[in-house]
Amino acid sequence: MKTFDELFVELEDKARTRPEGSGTVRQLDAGVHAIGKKIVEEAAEVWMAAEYQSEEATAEEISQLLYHLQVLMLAKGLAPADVYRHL
Ligand SMILES: N=c1c2ncn([C@@H]3O[C@H](COP(=O)(O)OP(=O)(O)OP(=O)(O)O)[C@@H](O)[C@H]3O)c2ncn1[C@@H]1O[C@H](COP(=O)(O)O)[C@@H](O)[C@H]1O
Repeated sequence: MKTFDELFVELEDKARTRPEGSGTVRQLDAGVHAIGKKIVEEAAEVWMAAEYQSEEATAEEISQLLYHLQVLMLAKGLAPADVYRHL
């Protein structure tokens, strides 16, 4: 199990080292427009899971949405602290 902050550190490392086969690197290379579309898609999947699927399925969709939000944060040069100060 990993936290939001731990995943972000892992993704920062992927962005810096660009390992072969990394989906994160692939998405960063695709750019903000593509990442944004993925966020909208994942948000819709969260909504549908919450309405029609189990709590477990909803939690999994939420984790995917959080992941894609982190990819966007990386693409825009944002750190978790930049977000947390608005919470
Ligand atoms: N937590 C995630 C994570 N959540 C979601 N996703 C991606 O988001 C997609 C969401 O899947 P969907 O169910 O929407 O399926 P899909 O539409 O068929 O997906 P795609 O065709 O768009 O890939 C997954 O296929 C993954 O590509 C994730 N990709 C990576 N991580 C973690 O990020 C870290 C780095 O991953 P890599 O960069 O791939 O090494 C690792 O710890 C991973 O576990």
